[in-house]
Amino acid sequence: MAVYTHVDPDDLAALVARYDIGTVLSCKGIAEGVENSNFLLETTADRFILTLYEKRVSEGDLPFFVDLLNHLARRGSPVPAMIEDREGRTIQRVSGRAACIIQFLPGISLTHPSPRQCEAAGEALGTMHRAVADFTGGRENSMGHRHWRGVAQATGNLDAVIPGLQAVVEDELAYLDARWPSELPTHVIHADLFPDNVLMLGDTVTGLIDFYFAASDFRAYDVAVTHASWTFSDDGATCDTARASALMRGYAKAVALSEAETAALPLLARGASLRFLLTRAHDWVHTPADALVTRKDPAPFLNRLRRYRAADAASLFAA
Ligand SMILES: Nc1ncnc2c1ncn2[C@@H]1O[C@H](COP(=O)(O)OP(=O)(O)O)[C@@H](O)[C@H]1O
Ligand SMILES: N[C@@H](CCOP(=O)(O)O)C(=O)O
Repeated sequence: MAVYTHVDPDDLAALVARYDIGTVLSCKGIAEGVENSNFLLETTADRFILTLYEKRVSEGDLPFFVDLLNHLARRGSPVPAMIEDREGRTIQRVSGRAACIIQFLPGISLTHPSPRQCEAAGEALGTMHRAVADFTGGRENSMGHRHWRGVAQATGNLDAVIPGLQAVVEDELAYLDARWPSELPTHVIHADLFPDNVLMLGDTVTGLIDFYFAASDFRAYDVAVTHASWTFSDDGATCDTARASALMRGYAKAVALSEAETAALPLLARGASLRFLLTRAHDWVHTPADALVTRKDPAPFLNRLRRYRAADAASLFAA
């Protein structure tokens, strides 16, 4: 359960009183997620998500996320609205944290998506990329390639997380530093479109959520993150090629990647695997003992990294 910060009932009532959303009926911590504190807030009017922003989200970036979600909603993307209070404010302070009340979207996060659901997710990613292409805002990717070494250093002894990890990470950082592209098509990307950030009913995408890593980066890197998170076995050792080709087919319905982007996908997927391996390793060591959160296992992303390093990795991206 991701609840790092608790909300006093009186503070909650005072917060909700600033909005035209009725009065509080209940507010329960949400089991999923690791980054922020999330609550399912039920009022006499409707249900909402209350998010208190924690560790990796800077308060100064929140206006960017609000603008991005407004832009995507105007373009018809299924993203949640940040609810405005009576004075037009979306960003509040609760229990010493920046906080927002967010529209609740229907749908379920999948744990084992079918090829058809991967295709729908790929198409939703591509459609979102088309919608964001004329968004004028931008944000440096604070979890992008240039920051991975810092995450590794801040973790401490990587070998204490997985024996031998230090050497693998140093080797991979050197490899990626020498080859990371500089010229691929770039716009704001989601950068964390894991299955738990896509809500679905059957084979239909009903919501894209959790844009708090959204930043300016290669659109093909977003494809690589989505590929890495949607198409592997739980242990990360095996890529399901039916799911992978369905994902790529779905994306291609909306966006045609260039030859250079397609050629870069195995490298970008190595980077994506390293990014989540490192942040998970960091959180494995540094998550506060009293936080109500289930830490995510870094090992499946080491296995993905190994798979993307293999000589035939390009074949995993065939549509
Ligand atoms: N707008 C929303 N509508 C419905 N459920 C949501 C919404 N936002 C978040 N959730 C639920 O809360 C969970 C955690 O949210 P998420 O933003 O992924 O948290 P974190 O940023 O901490 O990882 C999601 O997996 C989903 O179940
Ligand atoms: N998706 C990342 C961690 C970020 O958590 P999320 O719940 O916000 O997606 C991972 O799985 O490591």
